[in-house]
Amino acid sequence: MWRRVASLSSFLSSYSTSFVAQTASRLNTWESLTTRIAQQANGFIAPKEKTPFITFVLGGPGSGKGTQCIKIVETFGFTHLSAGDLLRREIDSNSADGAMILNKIKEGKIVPSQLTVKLIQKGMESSDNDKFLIDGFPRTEENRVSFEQIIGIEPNVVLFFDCPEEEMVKRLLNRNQGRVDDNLETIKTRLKVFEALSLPVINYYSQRGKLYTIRARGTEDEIFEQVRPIFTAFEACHVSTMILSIQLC
Ligand SMILES: Nc1ncnc2c1ncn2[C@@H]1O[C@H](COP(=O)(O)OP(=O)(O)OP(=O)(O)O)[C@@H](O)[C@H]1O
Ligand SMILES: Nc1ccn([C@@H]2O[C@H](COP(=O)(O)O)[C@@H](O)[C@H]2O)c(=O)n1
Ligand SMILES: [Mg+2]
Repeated sequence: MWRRVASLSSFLSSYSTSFVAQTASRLNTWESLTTRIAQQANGFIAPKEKTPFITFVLGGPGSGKGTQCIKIVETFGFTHLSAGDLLRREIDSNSADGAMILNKIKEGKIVPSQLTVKLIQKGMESSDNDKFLIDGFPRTEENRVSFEQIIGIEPNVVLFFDCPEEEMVKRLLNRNQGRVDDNLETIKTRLKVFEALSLPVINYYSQRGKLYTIRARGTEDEIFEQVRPIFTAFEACHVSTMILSIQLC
């Protein structure tokens, strides 16, 4: 379960603007942090629940989000929750919302946020991990706000796979996974939805200094080499914090 007693990484994750600023902030707040660790160790402060490390993975249809998520999972041990996969599973399970979800996906439109967020929440709660890649979400401002209201946590990192439209279309038409939305008509709608509804969310996170833009053209491995340093840096920060915590005990 991700709702566990706090470790140091949980309250570190709440000091955030851009990654550089985050790192600097973490170093600058060392002193108050160490005081707090010492207090916690002495039982002065009741430990708070552990906040998971959340990465939102955004990008247009076919930009390679799912492909890169597999690599991030293999290398950094995240749990991958793809909003699209969760919705497709809901259709396959013959749930009451299945028909409505299928229609939305066929049309390339967005499913009501509450439903998607509840599926993500279930995925998080049934995992032992505390590091999540939430792929294809938030697709709209409504998605974003709904996540904040229901889950009550902000992402630590937002990845944006920035890929030219013609490349995305080519990839989708060659995907061959039998998806009902991999046809030219639906792809056109999905691209419009991306531009009108998803780009504002990407801009929102850019303004908050959380966005990491990846140039999503080239081989899968070349693209992953842009992703790797982002998580390596977070990992290094986490390890040094743990060392400090051990030294204080
Ligand atoms: N760098 C790449 N070069 C060429 N093809 C790629 C690359 N990355 C992914 N692909 C292929 O492009 C297709 C779409 O990739 P993927 O499913 O990862 O995209 P996505 O962003 O998750 O799309 P969607 O939003 O539709 O779920 C897949 O067939 C995948 O194998
Ligand atoms: N936040 C989301 C994510 C997805 N959908 C619907 O699922 C379709 C497929 O999503 P992929 O991420 O697998 O491409 C998408 O076109 C939407 O219809 C959604 O509604 N909300
Ligand atoms: Mg995908």
